[in-house]
Amino acid sequence: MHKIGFLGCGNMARAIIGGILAKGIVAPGEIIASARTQATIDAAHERFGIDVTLDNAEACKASVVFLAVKPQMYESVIAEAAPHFSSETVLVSIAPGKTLAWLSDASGLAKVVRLMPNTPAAVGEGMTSVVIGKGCSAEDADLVLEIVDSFGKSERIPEHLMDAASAAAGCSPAYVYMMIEAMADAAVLEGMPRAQAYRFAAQAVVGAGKMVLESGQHPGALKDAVCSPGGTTIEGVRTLEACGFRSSVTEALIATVDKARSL
Ligand SMILES: NC(=O)C1=CN([C@@H]2O[C@H](COP(=O)(O)OP(=O)(O)OC[C@H]3O[C@@H](n4cnc5c(N)ncnc54)[C@H](OP(=O)(O)O)[C@@H]3O)[C@@H](O)[C@H]2O)C=CC1
Ligand SMILES: O=C(O)[C@@H]1CCC=N1
Repeated sequence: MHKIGFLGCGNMARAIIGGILAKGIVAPGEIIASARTQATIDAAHERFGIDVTLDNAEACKASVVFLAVKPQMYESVIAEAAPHFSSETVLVSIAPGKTLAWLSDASGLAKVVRLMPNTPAAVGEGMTSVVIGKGCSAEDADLVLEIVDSFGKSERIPEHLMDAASAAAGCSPAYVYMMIEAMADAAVLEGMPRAQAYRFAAQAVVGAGKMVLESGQHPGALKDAVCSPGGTTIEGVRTLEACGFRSSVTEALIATVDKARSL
């Protein structure tokens, strides 16, 4: 029997599978993924060496089953899958908006888990929020956490914070990529080759993130330390404030929360 199944094998499932296999906590043959199209499952088999199928029922036989389809598909995919689960199946949702109570009702399963991962899981740098349902045993929880921790960091949070966690870590990589793109555009405008500009911008983001995590300093203090008096950086800070940079970021994240609550 497969240890981990994926219903859906798109961007997020592939990021998780890549992270899990890189850490080697399970062998490729212990993972099975289903999708809608032959092209997707062929590509996943070729890239990861995992078992693949167009039949969701096959992936439902795994011990831990990730629901990796869009939230709008959850209802129909769960209805199709439910007869093929066993009472011991641990069902893992990675979608915004779908509560543990909803998942349990829809699937008929007691063992349900909510995760909100992000695509940096693909390089082992994921940040995943975890809510373990009450029907899960300590062993179920350990197994899910072992899987999750193989592709990055994780924190267990109360369920009411899932939308906040989704905004801060699930969606936010998209906005960071946009910022990296914009930073690189400026460097290109000034004559730097494009590939080099991405390296500079991306490493600056990696370094700044690590400073927040490891220095123990407030982000505002770290910002102040970059701004030499009368220097160049403070001119950029002034410009960003005039453009509503911080408010734009906050509003964008709140928009994701509103959307999650509508799903
Ligand atoms: N992308 C991200 O950064 C994150 C995504 N998520 C969550 O992950 C989930 C998937 O999102 P994402 O990977 O981005 O979406 P994608 O569109 O990339 O992937 C969706 C996958 O679902 C498959 N699929 C569609 N219909 C069915 C079906 N009836 N049965 C089985 N598989 C089906 C598709 O198959 P095919 O390829 O053949 O069409 C595709 O492989 C969502 O719930 C999303 O909220 C969570 C955190 C971050
Ligand atoms: O866009 C989405 O809905 C998913 C959830 C978090 C990131 N991507």
